[in-house]
Amino acid sequence: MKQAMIIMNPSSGKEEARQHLQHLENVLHEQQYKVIVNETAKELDATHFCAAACRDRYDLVVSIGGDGTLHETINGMHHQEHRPLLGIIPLGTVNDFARALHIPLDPGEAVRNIASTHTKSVDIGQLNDQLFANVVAAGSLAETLSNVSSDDKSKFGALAYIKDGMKELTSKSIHTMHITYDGKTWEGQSPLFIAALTNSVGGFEKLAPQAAVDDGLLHCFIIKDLNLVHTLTAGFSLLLGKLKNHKEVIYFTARDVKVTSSEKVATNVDGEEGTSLPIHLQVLPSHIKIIVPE
Ligand SMILES: Nc1ncnc2c1ncn2[C@@H]1O[C@H](COP(=O)(O)OP(=O)(O)OP(=O)(O)O)[C@@H](O)[C@H]1O
Repeated sequence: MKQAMIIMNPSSGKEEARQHLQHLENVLHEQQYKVIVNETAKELDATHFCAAACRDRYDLVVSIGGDGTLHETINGMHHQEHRPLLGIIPLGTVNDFARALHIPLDPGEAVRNIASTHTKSVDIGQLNDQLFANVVAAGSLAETLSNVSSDDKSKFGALAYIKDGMKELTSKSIHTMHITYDGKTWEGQSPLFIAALTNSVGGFEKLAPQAAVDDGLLHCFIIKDLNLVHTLTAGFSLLLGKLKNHKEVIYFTARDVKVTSSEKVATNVDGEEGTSLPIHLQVLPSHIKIIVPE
């Protein structure tokens, strides 16, 4: 019999994971899976559960939670010889990875989608010695992104980031960053560097409309020293999917990127606070297989 592990964060989003559990177990039983359920209680639980599923050669892991839970689950697959098929039930407020893969954002529909026979191998990012599913941001604005409240994300969606970002630019210093990518270099002041694997970042599905989940590339944006007016217009460019054309933005794609600074600069990794610079980013092409809609 096939083995499936459900990794469930009961605190994600509106705390509704448990309501969907029975339905999810039923769908998996119909697919002839033997199911075990692991509930997370704290940071890194999802990583440890998923690492155990890899070691025990599970066929499937289903992550039920927000982007933070998914990020931790994927990290359990790091350095593993066997990586199970991954199912995603998005319950967070942003759910970028699910958006990029067209996985239904309605949890009930996402549970039904677990019976889909379609899968897609997607690129995964490596940051120093951890993995990321979707995006890394660095700079003074990255710190703000980590602090956007769940309430604001629910109320304003992706615009919560612009609201807090504008506040931030009027109040905080901008750091000098040194960015090396595929043999080229850029050095200058920037409030925000973004490296995205998919088109959806912070709920903006048009940040990098050209990014495909399996193109083997990091889609990178260096936002140059912006004043408030530029921030506003960059915000509109972002909503229109044209951020890369904004005159205060440098856009490039790369497979290998290093970002350093002589100052202490924060990062945000898959929506959560990450390690400070320096960071070394690489792409692991088509690294994890995900269940996607038919
Ligand atoms: N039982 C728990 N109670 C509180 N926090 C938990 C629990 N289990 C795991 N966590 C932590 O909660 C973090 C955030 O979870 P997740 O991103 O899934 O939900 P969310 O914050 O509601 O979603 P979003 O980031 O989209 O708003 C995880 O990274 C994990 O470290």
